[in-house]
Amino acid sequence: MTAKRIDGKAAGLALREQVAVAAAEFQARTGRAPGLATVLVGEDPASSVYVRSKGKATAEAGMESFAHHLPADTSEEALLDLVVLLNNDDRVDGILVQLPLPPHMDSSRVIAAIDPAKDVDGFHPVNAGRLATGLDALVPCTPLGCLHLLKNELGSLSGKDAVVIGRSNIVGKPMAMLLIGESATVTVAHSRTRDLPDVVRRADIVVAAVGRPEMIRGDWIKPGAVVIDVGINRVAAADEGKTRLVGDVAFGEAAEVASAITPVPGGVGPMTIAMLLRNTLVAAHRRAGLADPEGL
Ligand SMILES: NC(=O)C1=CN([C@@H]2O[C@H](COP(=O)(O)OP(=O)(O)OC[C@H]3O[C@@H](n4cnc5c(N)ncnc54)[C@H](OP(=O)(O)O)[C@@H]3O)[C@@H](O)[C@H]2O)C=CC1
Ligand SMILES: Nc1nc(=O)c2c([nH]1)NC[C@@H]1CN(c3ccc(C(=O)N[C@@H](CCC(=O)O)C(=O)O)cc3)C=[N+]21
Repeated sequence: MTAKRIDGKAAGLALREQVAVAAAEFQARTGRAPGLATVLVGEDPASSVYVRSKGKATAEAGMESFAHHLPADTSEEALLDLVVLLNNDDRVDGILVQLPLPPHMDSSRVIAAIDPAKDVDGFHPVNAGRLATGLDALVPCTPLGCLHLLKNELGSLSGKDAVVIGRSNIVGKPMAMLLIGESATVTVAHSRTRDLPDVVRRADIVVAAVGRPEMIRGDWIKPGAVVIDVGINRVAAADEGKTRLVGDVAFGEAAEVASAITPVPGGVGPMTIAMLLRNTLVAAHRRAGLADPEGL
């Protein structure tokens, strides 16, 4: 391996410590801690793990956590009622409705019901539009975490060739918007892209958000490129009956060619949680009429 392993766990912890300091200052000024409400519908095991770790990280940052768990057969109307209740609760600065929702629910309707000022996932069309037009927005946590790691690594991204693989509203599209904002030259690839390996070979920066285990091979990577692997894929481990997490990039191969690369786990995932706390802190400041916390 020649590439530097980008330590997202350490970067996430450092960010969480900064958020904790600023959250304590917010509490001293306003008399209350920033608050994050999470809503989990159903029993998906992976979702339950994520929501629990978000609750723990929230408390560790000195923020208030309001965890709501609804049964899988909850009606969409009942979920929308809860969202309205959280919109109107002054202790709640951030609302996160864990995705995916059960199939009988329309997630875009639910997202649209969240007060954009409390939309710490940055999924509401108002926030997506604000990001796309260069206004102050709440920006999706995962792309924001990727950008933080890229800037740590490269400083300026101006003029770099960036390829984002994936065009979801949650990762690929907002990632592309952020990279455009940093003056990178951005290509967005997806399942209809012709000759993906060749497209990726042009990139100084590769962000992979596909959801296909180890799809991106080492010989697709331009020597010296920085590779950010968003993929979280659970696959069978060598040990019978056990599973392990892998990214969308064949890590071992790519690490022979890249200058720096994020591992899975320990790369983008921990940054997502840190950015969720950061967004909650920012939302709290804006809702309280305070200037954005500095350096976050
Ligand atoms: N680390 C973290 O914090 C997070 C990790 N993730 C992970 O990131 C990955 C992507 O998530 P998400 O964006 O929500 O996924 P989606 O399934 O919504 O989007 C996947 C994208 O990949 C594209 N794609 C699928 N197959 C190919 C292919 N063969 N070649 C090129 N492009 C392809 C799809 O193209 P098309 O649009 O044409 O269908 C689509 O745009 C998942 O592994 C997910 O678990 C997600 C969120 C947070
Ligand atoms: N409304 C909503 N917002 C989200 O941000 C959201 C969501 N729904 N649904 C699911 C995806 C996925 N996601 C992850 C967060 C952290 C890790 C993470 O911390 N991963 C650890 C490993 C965790 C493990 O071991 O399972 C790591 O990569 O090191 C992963 C994935 C947020 N998502």
